[in-house]
This record gives sequence, structure tokens and C-alpha cells, in this order.
Amino acid sequence: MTSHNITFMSENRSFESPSHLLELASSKVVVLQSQKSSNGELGLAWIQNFATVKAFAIIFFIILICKIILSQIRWNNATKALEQRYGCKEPSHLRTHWFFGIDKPLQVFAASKEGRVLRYFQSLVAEAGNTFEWTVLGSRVWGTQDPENIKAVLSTKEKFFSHEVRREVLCSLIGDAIFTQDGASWRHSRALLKPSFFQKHCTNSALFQEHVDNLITRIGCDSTVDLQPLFFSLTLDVTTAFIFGKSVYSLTPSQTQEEAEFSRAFQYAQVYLSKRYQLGRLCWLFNGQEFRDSCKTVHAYVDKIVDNAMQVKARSVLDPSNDKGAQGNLLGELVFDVDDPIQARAHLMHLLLAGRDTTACLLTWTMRLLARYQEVQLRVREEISAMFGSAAVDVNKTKDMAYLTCVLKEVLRLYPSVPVNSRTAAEDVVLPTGGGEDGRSPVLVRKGEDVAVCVYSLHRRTDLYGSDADVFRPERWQNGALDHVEKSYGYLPFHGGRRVCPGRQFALAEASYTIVRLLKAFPMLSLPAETTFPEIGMEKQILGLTLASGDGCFVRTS
Ligand code: HEM
Repeated sequence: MTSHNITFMSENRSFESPSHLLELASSKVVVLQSQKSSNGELGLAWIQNFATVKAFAIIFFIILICKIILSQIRWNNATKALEQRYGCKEPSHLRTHWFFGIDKPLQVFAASKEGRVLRYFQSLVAEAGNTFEWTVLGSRVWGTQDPENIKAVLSTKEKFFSHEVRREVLCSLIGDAIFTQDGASWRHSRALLKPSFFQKHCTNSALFQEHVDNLITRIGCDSTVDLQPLFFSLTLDVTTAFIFGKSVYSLTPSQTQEEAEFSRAFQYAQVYLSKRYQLGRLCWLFNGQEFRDSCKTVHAYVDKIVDNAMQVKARSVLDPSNDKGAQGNLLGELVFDVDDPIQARAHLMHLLLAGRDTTACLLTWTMRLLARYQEVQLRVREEISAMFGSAAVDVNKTKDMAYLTCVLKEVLRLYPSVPVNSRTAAEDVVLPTGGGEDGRSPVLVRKGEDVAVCVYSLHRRTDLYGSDADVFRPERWQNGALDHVEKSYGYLPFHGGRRVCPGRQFALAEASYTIVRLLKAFPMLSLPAETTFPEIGMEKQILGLTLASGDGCFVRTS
């Protein structure tokens, strides 16, 4: 039988089903392959062969589309049935205009590149309401800035959500521990971070003093300086001292080569991680050699410190006067509960990641605003004089500075260090609001769907904070005026529920101490003369794992 015959016959056959077509196409390929081997050359058959492969590809594509459509219909029917059972209504749907909704991710990338991605999210909220869903490449994604739904995600229904995507994105650098775990393993990791440890260190001025001294030396006098990179170095130095018991001294020239290598590699890997985050489940596509090398450098450095702490522990176990806190740092305590060095490394890396950039961002936005709003700076200075006069700054007393506390609260409202967060539904779960015409009925989130919680836009809601929600006004927090908003999940810089940030007090102590010391060291902090200061929220922002300033933090110190 010639290939011509076969083609002729197949063209006259009627197709009964997609799988029938598939069978037919593959039989043609097999016959043509055998023809090639018997003739030894392709000749005319090559063209027919090409046409057959083309037909095969088209058929395959049609089958794929049919399958997608069928599964979409099945999914829609199942969702409708479940919605009916749980009294849910359809949520507001964000309209997309391009094939498979890819216009939206492209717009996110463009906005992100231009430093306005959070403004873009706000525009989506303005278009679609406080809770909405959108479909990208066939998957539904949710966005919410509704306190009731956020409370469900973070607290009352927290156990129905997982950190699956986060785990995939972050594990190569930080391993698996508190930040990426769920269920029993998370509970175990959380229990290891005893609140008493944070408490002990956030009242210890000595932990911060040396590094803030180094910061002040680096700033120098009579200069215009970008404080943002210096704050990132400061928080790296403080956090490594706090958790390793050994700072990397990135603010000083005395940093060793090994410490410098670690600081560089950690910085590189962290920036890389934020790019991986943007790809979500496709993060494995972004796994370059330099990133892998940086992870290795970071691991080697931390492993040495862990090894050393394990040896100290081994010696102290032999000593009856052994004191668990003898090493005076978190690792020193941790090694008594964790025998596996790789797991110990993961616990440390999670704390380093969680504690370093978040506090650096808080310091950056605070100093930008204090330099811009001189009247607020003056009030903080008055409070410092009243509290400390010419005495040394005691970190323990900074928490009694009522006005500074309001300033920090207001900064974290306008620029929360973690402005957007997401969780993946581990099961079908009902959120209390956002469905129906009036947006008040419950909505159904299906298993596997991601829910993005946008704290940035929550904190700018005029119905919660008044018509001046976009204005920097620390006084709004005075006399507990916004206690009701805080209690009802309307203010969440540290999130809420069981997974609320355990480093909250430590971070506020570090930020307060640093600001007081800077204002004492520099009697005049202002914007450089040529600076134009955009309106709040209109500045360039860099959204990585945390929210940094795209315009830096330039101040004049004289
Ligand atoms: C201004 C500074 C900080 C802010 C705004 C902040 C904010 C947050 C937020 C929003 C979360 C919840 C993340 C989530 O569940 O997805 C979180 C978790 C966490 N934070 Fe912080 N944080 C700060 C500083 C720190 C510091 C200094 C440490 C420790 C040294 C720390 C340790 C942690 C840890 C371990 C978690 C994970 C908790 C868990 O999953 O159970 N944070 N933080």
C-alpha cells in the first residue's frame, strides 16, 4: 500500500470522536516512518509527512481545547452546586480583555517596572470592589481588602489555607521552617521561637547600640546621604547579631572577607527571590547559576556558625552548670531543641529573611517622612528631649514615647512592609462577604485557588480612615481613636491570628531606638534642596518581598 493510498483513504473516512482522530493520525505517522526506512530516502513523501505532522498537531490542539472546555464546564457546574449548598453568590469579576486573561499579568509587570504596582492594585479595587476574582490562564485568583474576609483568611479559617507557593519560591535559599510550613510542622517551629527570647532582646540597648553607632559614623556630618542602603546594612548587622550571636558588620570597614561575601550573596539571593515570587508556581523557570551559587555561599557561612554553636552545646551538656541561654543569642537556645544542623540553619534563615528587610523598610519610609514633614519631626524631637534629655537612650523607654508610637503606626499604615500577601486554599472554603449584587453574600473559594490579601489598599480605605486616608497624619492614632479599626482587622502591618508576626516588639524597639539616636545625633534632618517630594502614594515604590522606596531616602544632615 502506498502513502498516497493511505492519505486518500483517510481523507474519505468520517471521524467519530477526537480520540478516533488521534488514533488515525498516529497510524499515519507509523506507516510513513516504515516507508522511510524501506525506501531509504524521503522524496515526495517528506512533504506528505510534513502535512501529516501538521494535521497531527492541529488534531492534538483541538483535543486539548475540547478537554479544557469540558473540564471548565464540569468545574463551573460543581462550583454552582457548591455555591448553592453553602448559600454563596457569585463574586465581582474583574474583566480581562485578552486571550486567557493575559492582559492583567502583563499590566502587573509593566506597573511593577515603573514602580507603581500598588497603585495599579488600588485601581483594580476601584474597578471591581473590595473582594473580586479574575481568571488568568484558566485559574481563578482572588483579591480582597475586606476586613471580614481577611480575618477569615488569617484567623478564623486559617487552617484551610496553605503556604504552598511560598514554599516553592523560597526554599532553595531559606529551607523549610516557620515561614513556609503549615499544620503540625509550623506549630513545632513556632513553639521553638519563644516569646520570652524576643522580649529579652528587645529591651537590651546594647544589642542595638554598637550598630547604630556604626550607622551614625557612616552618615557623617554636613552631608546629603541616601539612608535606605544604610538601613538595609544596619538591620542585617543587628539581625545577625541577634540570631547568630555574631554580626556581619556590613556597616564597618572591619568586615572580614567571609562576612562581606555572605552579605553580598544574601543580598543577591533575596532580590532574586522577589523576582521568583512574581512568577508564583512557575518560579522554577527562574533558577540561575548566580542565584544557586549565592545560596551555597549563604549556606556555607551559616553552617559554620551552626556547627560552632553545636560544639558549644556539646561542651555545655557535659558541664553540670550548663545554662541554656549561655550563648546569649537565639541560635544558642535553638540548638538545645534542634539536633539537625540543616533544620537549625533553616530556622535562622527564616528569621533573617523575616526580620531584616521589613525593619529596614520601616526605617526608610519613616525617615523620608520625617525629613519632609518638619512639624512632625519637631514633635518627635520634643518628646525625645522630655524623655532622655542628655542621658543615653534606653530602648526600654522608647515604647513609652506616645507620639513616636503614633508616627510608626502611621508609617506602617501608609507603607506596610508586607503590603500584599497571599494564601492558597487547601480545601474549598467559604469567605463571609463579597458575593451578589450588593457584595455582601458569602463567596466560595475553590481548592487550589490563591487569595491575595492587599493590606496596602486596606490601610487606605476612606470608610475606615476618613477622607484624609492618603495623608500622613500621626495624630489620627492619638487617644486610641482607631482602636476599633485595629480590633476589627482594618489595620494589619504585622497581620493577625495565630501567625501574627512574632518579631513585632523587636522590630518596633529597633526602629524606635534608631530614630531617637539619629534625631539626637543630627539636630537638623531635611530633604536635600533640589528634591521634589511626590504626594503620598505617588512616589516610586519597589515591591519585592517587602515594600522599599524607589527614590531612596535622601536626607541632608545639616
Ligand atoms: C517592621 C518590621 C516587621 C514587619 C512589618 C513584619 C511583618 C510581618 C508580617 C505581615 C508577617 C506575616 C506574614 C505572613 O503570614 O504571610 C510576619 C511574619 C513573621 N515575622 Fe515579621 N515583621 C517585621 C519584623 C520582624 C522581625 C524583626 C522578626 C524577627 C527577627 C520577624 C519574624 C517573623 C516571623 C518568624 C514570621 C512568621 C510567623 C509565622 O508564620 O508564624 N518579623 N511579619
